[in-house]
Amino acid sequence: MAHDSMPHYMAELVLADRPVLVVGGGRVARRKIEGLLVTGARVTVVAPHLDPVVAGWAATGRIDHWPQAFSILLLDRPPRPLLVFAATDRAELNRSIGAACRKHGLLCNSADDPESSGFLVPAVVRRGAVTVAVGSGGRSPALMRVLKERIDAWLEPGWGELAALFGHWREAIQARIADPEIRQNFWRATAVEAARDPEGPPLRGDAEAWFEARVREQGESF
Ligand SMILES: C[C@@]1(CC(=O)O)C2=NC(=C\c3[nH]c(c(CCC(=O)O)c3CC(=O)O)Cc3[nH]c(c(CC(=O)O)c3CCC(=O)O)/C=C3\N/C(=C\2)[C@@H](CCC(=O)O)[C@]3(C)CC(=O)O)/[C@H]1CCC(=O)O
Ligand SMILES: NC(=O)c1ccc[n+]([C@@H]2O[C@H](COP(=O)([O-])OP(=O)(O)OC[C@H]3O[C@@H](n4cnc5c(N)ncnc54)[C@H](O)[C@@H]3O)[C@@H](O)[C@H]2O)c1
Repeated sequence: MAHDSMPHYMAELVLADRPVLVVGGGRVARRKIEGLLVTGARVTVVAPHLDPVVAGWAATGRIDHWPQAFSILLLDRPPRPLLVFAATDRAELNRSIGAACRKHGLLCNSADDPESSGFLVPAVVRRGAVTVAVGSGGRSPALMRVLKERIDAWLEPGWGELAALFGHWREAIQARIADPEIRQNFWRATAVEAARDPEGPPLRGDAEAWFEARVREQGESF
């Protein structure tokens, strides 16, 4: 069975303080590193030459730089990476990095070879802690960029704040509504209510009163 006929598993990786190795330091590596830096990942770049922006990150200590050609031995050099990006301009090298990672049990993203990649990078839109990610299974990054821009133009800014507010209330609601099923119904109904206007009452008004009213209303209908 061809791998690319299988759907991919979308996940939110927690990369803070986790070592990530990026092989190649050009334009494409720069975009991947940009996405990694916001997560707090510990990025090491191995490449003989760096894009000027990547060189700036190395100079200021935001990333580590090993100024050399890739060698398989580097996969075992501390800090041993959790993930690897193969983003050199040499297709054969990217492929052999992918194969070595597979042997090492490491997930590798290959910038020019979706078929052999262990994971693909989606196009991402963020509103605070809320992330919308789109991927085409490697079929068309250009199309994913356009789709991302469309979502970005459409998605209300309030979603991030709303998620923060709901997150803040989780513990209190857990204490107030002991029954897990009733609690789940509460959160579902409350989310539907809030989503009617993501810039609306819970953010503009008194959030505490709003949640209290929801608990009362929902309590009656349970
Ligand atoms: C989403 C995004 C995330 C990111 O990289 O940050 C991303 N590529 C982006 C942009 C983009 N990349 C390319 C173009 C030029 C137009 C075009 O070729 O279509 C544009 C558009 C542009 O720049 O406008 C060229 C390209 N990309 C890949 C190949 C190799 C191949 O497909 O064989 C080639 C051909 C190179 C050549 O021909 O020389 C491969 C991959 N690119 C992926 C992700 C993965 C699949 C995601 C999916 O579709 O599921 C995958 C498989 C591996 C990976 O990199 O993870 C980012 C969105 C930008 C944004 O967010 O604004
Ligand atoms: N995935 C994507 O989104 C995407 C988009 C466009 C292009 N690409 C592909 O990505 C690849 C990289 O493109 P680019 O524009 O960043 O290239 P680039 O020329 O800007 O950078 C290439 C980098 O690879 C490094 N390199 C070369 N040989 C090396 C070695 N032996 N060991 C370690 N590093 C080495 C160079 O020093 C340089 O830093 C190309 O194959 C291109 O087809 C992917």
